[in-house]
Amino acid sequence: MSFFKKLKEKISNQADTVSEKFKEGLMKTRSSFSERVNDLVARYRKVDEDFFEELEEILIAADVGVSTVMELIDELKTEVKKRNIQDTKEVQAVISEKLVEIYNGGEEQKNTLNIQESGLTIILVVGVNGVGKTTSIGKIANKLNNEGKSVLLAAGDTFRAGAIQQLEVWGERVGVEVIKQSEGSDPAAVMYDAVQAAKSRNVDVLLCDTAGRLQNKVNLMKELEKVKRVIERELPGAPHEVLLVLDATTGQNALTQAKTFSDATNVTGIVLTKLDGTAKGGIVLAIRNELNIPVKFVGLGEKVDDLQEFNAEQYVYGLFADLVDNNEE
Ligand SMILES: Nc1nc2c(ncn2[C@@H]2O[C@H](COP(=O)(O)OP(=O)(O)OP(=O)(O)O)[C@@H](O)[C@H]2O)c(=O)[nH]1
Repeated sequence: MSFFKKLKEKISNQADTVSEKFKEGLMKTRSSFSERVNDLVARYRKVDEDFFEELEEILIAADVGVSTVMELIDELKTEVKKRNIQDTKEVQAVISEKLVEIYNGGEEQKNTLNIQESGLTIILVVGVNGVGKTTSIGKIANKLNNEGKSVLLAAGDTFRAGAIQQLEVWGERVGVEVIKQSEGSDPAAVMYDAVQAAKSRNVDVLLCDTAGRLQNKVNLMKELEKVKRVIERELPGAPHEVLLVLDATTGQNALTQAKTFSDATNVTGIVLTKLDGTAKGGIVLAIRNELNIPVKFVGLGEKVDDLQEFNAEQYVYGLFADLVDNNEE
């Protein structure tokens, strides 16, 4: 069975609406990256060095990241030799196959949130201002709520003017309460209050917003450490997740941010927003391969249900939807 057919079967286990979201959300990347690949395949009849060189350029332009591209090209060359592939069209399926493999790293990644089977789960959400942190918290709260979990939000960004109100707007929209103090107060004190409130109300998940100041790494580390310390003290084993929100439209800059935050705290998952707003959706692979942190959610639009759990097969489907849909062999 062809790889595309297998892929189609695999994604058909999930709702069609999920595939549609990935297809729509990755439209920009598909129409630049994937069309360039299609064009390349059409121009070259034989798989030779020039073909790989051009493919390398296309991948780098899609923000896949230089070292990931090198690895991918090497693997493609080996595979092409092994399977004795001459026709460039066949390479397209191998490229897709390798993209899924690179993401999954040989085994399927656990992209779901680490929610405790019983008792309170605390999720700390970090990231610089403007990346879509508040929006993502609102969307995750809504998703958990829809799954029947009780959720509480902690307004830990006491630094940015308007951040508390913005979180409250989301809280109202999705029917979730927000624990807050006044602007400028100590974020660790807000966290203390929030953990107490979550415990006494038997809440399932506490989602904590944090300030996203990055000008000074030492301050960022200190603040995150303090917030984490309070959470850990009030609930041993917590936080159960530290989600880093990155804006896909910032490209390689997002990678730099990820490195800084990883140095400051133990990031357990990435929320990659605004994937729909970039033609360089290859950044997903760079993040996965260069940082080895799973992308747990991707933002595929502004609507509340546009934040989707990341899935490598759905992602590759989004990249090559036309080919996958039209491949009936
Ligand atoms: N197209 C698109 N827009 C998004 C996505 N996620 C967030 N946005 C938009 O990005 C903008 C910024 O999001 P906010 O949530 O306000 O940013 P923020 O990170 O909370 O800002 P801080 O609170 O300063 O950290 C908003 O207009 C969101 O609607 C996404 O996945 N796709």
